[in-house]
Amino acid sequence: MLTLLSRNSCSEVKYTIYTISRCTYDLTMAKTTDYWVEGLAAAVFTPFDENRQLDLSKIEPYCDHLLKHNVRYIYVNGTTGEGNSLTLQERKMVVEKWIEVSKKRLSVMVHVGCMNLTESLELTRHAEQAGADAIATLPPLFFKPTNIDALVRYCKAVADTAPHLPFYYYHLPIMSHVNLNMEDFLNRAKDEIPNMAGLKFSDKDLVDLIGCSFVDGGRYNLLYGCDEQLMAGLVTGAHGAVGSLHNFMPDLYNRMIQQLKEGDFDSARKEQIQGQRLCRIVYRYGSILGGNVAALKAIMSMIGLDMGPPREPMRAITSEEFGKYKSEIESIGFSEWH
Ligand SMILES: CC(=O)N[C@@H]([C@@H](O)[C@H](O)[C@H](O)CO)[C@@H](O)CC(=O)C(=O)O
Repeated sequence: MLTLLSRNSCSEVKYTIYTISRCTYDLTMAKTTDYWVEGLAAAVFTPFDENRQLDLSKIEPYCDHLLKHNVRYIYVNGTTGEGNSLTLQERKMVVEKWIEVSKKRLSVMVHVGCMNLTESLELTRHAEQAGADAIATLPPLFFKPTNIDALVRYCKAVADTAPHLPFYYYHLPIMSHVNLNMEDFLNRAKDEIPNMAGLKFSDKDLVDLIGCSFVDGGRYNLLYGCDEQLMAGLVTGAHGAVGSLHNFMPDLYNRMIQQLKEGDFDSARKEQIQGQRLCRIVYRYGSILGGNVAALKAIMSMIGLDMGPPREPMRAITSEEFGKYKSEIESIGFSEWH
């Protein structure tokens, strides 16, 4: 309990009080429930060479960049990391490399979701052995859970495989097409999944998000994943953010979070609109390239970190497209505010 208090001592008073209440709530769970993400988590890209093969040598400078910009959490092998386009072996190698180079300076959350449970459990065991700090999973993407019971059973099977790791469910209905109510899910999961830590909530349904923030006295850590409206997510109950934009514009989002804490909503809105403007350009190029990750990866080159091309079915941006894309992004002031 003392550790928890000192860890939160720099945070706002409300978080400290909240943590005390979580400790009081269930001391026996301290090992798993004291994991708590506040602020930004970068959903990291997986770097490839020009042949779309892993290029792990790009991870160390990438890690240095995130640390330099005060990012302390990463989310590995998720959507941005093209996790579902990697083999199991590749996913393990990426996780090991991040853990090796970050030397505990970054907290590493690993996405372990696969099309089948057996492989998800293999990645879960691997994440635990490799020294990950937390795991998260998407639902299976072909035979999908069609009701809360099925989703809870599936998540429990994953979470029980690493009972000492905090477990997050990755709610991404726009891509998973599993669109179940998360407040109902948490209310069921609380009795079934002891190491349930929270949600990576990548949906615009803020009615559901605020509901989640009150489940079981507000004990679940909610990480918002729609960078274009992070401000709304934070006001509605999210404690932190997991997103792709936090790779290349963390300064802006960190400023916005600080402004919100100070109650300066006007300034925060002015930061948020920049993220929204950038996303509108990304979506346009993303639709040409077969997916937003292809367009987002290209922005990394603009800050001097080449992540290589995306894997199929996305395609790499051509140099002609890159030139136009870059000047559009520059025209909204990217180099001034990122
Ligand atoms: C659907 C999607 O990829 N969403 C992104 C956002 O960061 C997204 O790129 C951003 O909000 C722009 O739409 C993240 O939530 C994804 C993420 O965190 C991940 O890599 O798993």
